Amino acid sequence: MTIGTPVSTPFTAASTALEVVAGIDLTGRRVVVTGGGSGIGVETARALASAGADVTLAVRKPEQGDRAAAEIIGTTGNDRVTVAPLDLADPASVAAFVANWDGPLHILVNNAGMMASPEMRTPQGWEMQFATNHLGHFALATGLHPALAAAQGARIVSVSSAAHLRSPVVFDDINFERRVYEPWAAYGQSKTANILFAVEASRRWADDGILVNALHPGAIRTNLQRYVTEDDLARMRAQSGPATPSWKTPEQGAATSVLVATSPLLDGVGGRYFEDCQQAGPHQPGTRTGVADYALDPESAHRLWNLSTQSTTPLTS
Ligand SMILES: NC(=O)c1ccc[n+]([C@@H]2O[C@H](COP(=O)([O-])OP(=O)(O)OC[C@H]3O[C@@H](n4cnc5c(N)ncnc54)[C@H](O)[C@@H]3O)[C@@H](O)[C@H]2O)c1
Repeated sequence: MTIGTPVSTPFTAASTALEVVAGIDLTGRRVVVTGGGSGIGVETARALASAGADVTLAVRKPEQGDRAAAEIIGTTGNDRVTVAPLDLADPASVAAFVANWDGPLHILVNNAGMMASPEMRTPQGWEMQFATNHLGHFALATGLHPALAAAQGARIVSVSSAAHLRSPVVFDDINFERRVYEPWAAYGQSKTANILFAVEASRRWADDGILVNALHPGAIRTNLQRYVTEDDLARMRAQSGPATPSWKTPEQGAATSVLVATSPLLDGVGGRYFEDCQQAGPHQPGTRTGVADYALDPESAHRLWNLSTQSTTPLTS
């Protein structure tokens, strides 16, 4: 299922975030990048800062964020790069971030994520990757909704993954209480949730002028892979062919996020999934590209939204 006329851009898998943002002026625009202290997040923040935006790095590790901010300021000459604490797995931390935000927010990049973490549950009992990658970002975006609406023309970038192809959202067992815990299925489920969020938020918030799209950044060597074992790689080879993807640099990995955050080619476009700087087509079996039908399904998107609202009511009320 593809929604609307596919968007086509002049950029490719090899394009960098700085190439994508060239010629775009973000002066006066306020941006939040979650996980902006490392990996793709740093390069996303750097490109947006280089275009003149005021950028907040929302990070779990403040020292890492401070280092990244200083480095971005040094390379871009834009000193309006700041750091704020945010732990997406901790509802109180998300609520505090929202409470401290003042004024409009033009671009929210929901970039932070964890993959195949050995830590299985949050203290609230949620599966850790679903809680971090989806629920935390859901609470953040819904909490910041007034600020996004006030920006008149805001965008939300939902950084998903081709790993969404590993699992739909399993509504009757999100927390792996009735099946053996499989961290990769959990990661896939959380990344499908990132796409379903874009589908439903676009529908709900279109009248507020808020565009929400999801994307796969490509395969980039970052700290994200720290829990990938040789056993995991062997299993992946057995399941779906070569386990070694063609790697992008972090600068290339940030390009699709920056495109979705800023490109005028996406004006009026929401609820879609991009990869390699293009709108993705439907997934074809035997490949690792495209978007699964279940990730764009409006009914699932609606169901996930309701479930997420209930799970975070104390945060967003
Ligand atoms: N690297 C890849 O190959 C790849 C592929 C597909 C999708 N992605 C997605 O790209 C995004 C960025 O990943 P990356 O590759 O830059 O990895 P990374 O590990 O460098 O960055 C992830 C960031 O998320 C932060 N984070 C983790 N848990 C958090 C929490 N509870 N609260 C706040 N922040 C938290 C980390 O501190 C880190 O800064 C992730 O959403 C990931 O799923 C990456």
